[in-house]
Amino acid sequence: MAGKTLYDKLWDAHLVKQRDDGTALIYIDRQLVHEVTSPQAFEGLRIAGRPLWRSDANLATPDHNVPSLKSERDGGVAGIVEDISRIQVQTLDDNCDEFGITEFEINDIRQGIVHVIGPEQGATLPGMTVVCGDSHTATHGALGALAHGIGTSEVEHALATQCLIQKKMKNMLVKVEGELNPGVTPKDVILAVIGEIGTAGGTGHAIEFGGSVFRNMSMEGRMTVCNMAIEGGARIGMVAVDQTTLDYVEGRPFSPKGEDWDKALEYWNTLHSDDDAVFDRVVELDAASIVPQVTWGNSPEMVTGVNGVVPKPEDITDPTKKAATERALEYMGLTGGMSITDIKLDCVFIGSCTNSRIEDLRAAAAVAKGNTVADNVKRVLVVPGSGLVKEMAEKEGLDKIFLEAGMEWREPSCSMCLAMNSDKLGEGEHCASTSNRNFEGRQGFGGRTHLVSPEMAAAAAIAGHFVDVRDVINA
Ligand SMILES: CC(C)[C@H](C(=O)O)[C@@H](O)C(=O)O
Ligand code: SF4
Repeated sequence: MAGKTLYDKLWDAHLVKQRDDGTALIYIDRQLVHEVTSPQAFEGLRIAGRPLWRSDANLATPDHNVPSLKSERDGGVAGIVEDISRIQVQTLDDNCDEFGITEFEINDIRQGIVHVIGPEQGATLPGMTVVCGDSHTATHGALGALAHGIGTSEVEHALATQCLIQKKMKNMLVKVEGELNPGVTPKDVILAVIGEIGTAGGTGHAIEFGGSVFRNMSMEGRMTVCNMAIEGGARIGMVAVDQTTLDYVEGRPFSPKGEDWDKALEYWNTLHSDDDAVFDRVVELDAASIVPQVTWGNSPEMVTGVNGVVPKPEDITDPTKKAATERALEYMGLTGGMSITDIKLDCVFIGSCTNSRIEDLRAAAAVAKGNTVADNVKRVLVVPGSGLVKEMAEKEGLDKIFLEAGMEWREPSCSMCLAMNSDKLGEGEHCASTSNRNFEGRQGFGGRTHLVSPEMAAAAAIAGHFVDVRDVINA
């Protein structure tokens, strides 16, 4: 019998019951909760008069609807200007009080984007099953956890039973070997992978990211990569546990201590695919061939190198692809054949659960240092992923670097990643964004999103158009 993949091991360890029809009951170790997808779940429990199975398995934080402007947060929840946002955040607070769930409320320093605070707190650990009513839950797979997004009815189910009905996915390995060139980041790696496999490439699969590039990557970088597994069609993204994982997890508030730590290590050290494990699909990329990436269209797979050009629809033979490209270019206000570096920017957003961790902010600050935002760039928002990231960045003086460059330094929120709070992109505006989705209207009605790394975003803010960050750091 062939060995097991990491996914097989995590699945088997949480299997409660396997049915002949392929469905299975899986035990859930941790549920993360935010304000958008939880209200109906709590309402369902209230109506049915059901308590939680294990309130301490849940951890909540508001993120999507919280304003990133300090002035709008000074009054706490009551000060949130948008009615829907205020009600959403208040409802989360009330539900967590009623059901006894730990919540990091709006001005708690531990508050932040749910996918940033889980690992930061040690609330997501290797070997866990982690769910959240949010498609970017795959982020937590970076720790060697089995993590995926769920719908609101499943949120209710997990709250009530700590179990979920699932079907096992197929195993896919995305292998990137070699060394990344300077200026090429984890964000570029995952964008290049999506460019290669397409947004449906991982459908029905759990992706493990393997190879020397991921082994040599920091935990923050691995989180960036796993975060966007869903943009490649896979609900699950994972990286095997190694010393980098253990060093990251050790000493965090929710991490095991003393004897429990030793016991955990014994198990965690088994969390990698066996050498003879068989994957249903393997995709390989050469690290050295990856250049800084920029999306030009309205889907994450519409991506190319910063040294490339916007595709010409007339060069595309596949009629569906051709039509999609025409539509995308029209929405984006771009012409086929133009250089990526000729795309001018109105706005830059550095933040989101993809790229708002300390390492991302350090990278952006290193590029911004001593420079000034270009005149044509009206707004640059730098939004740390959590209050703790913000505090750390301020201790290092990163906030000053951003402010001196003419950028805004905000409070933890999903902010302009999606237009669910006051931070919205204007109609027709081009934004270099470190987030993960460039769908039409994602950052605001008629807004035009270009996905990039934090380094590339900062360099674009300074130049006013896209530039190859490799030239900037070599200059
Ligand atoms: C609001 C939430 C349900 C949604 C998600 O599931 O991902 C959001 O976080 C997003 O990034 O689009
Ligand atoms: S930062 Fe963006 S992608 Fe992440 S959870 Fe918030 S809205 Fe979703």
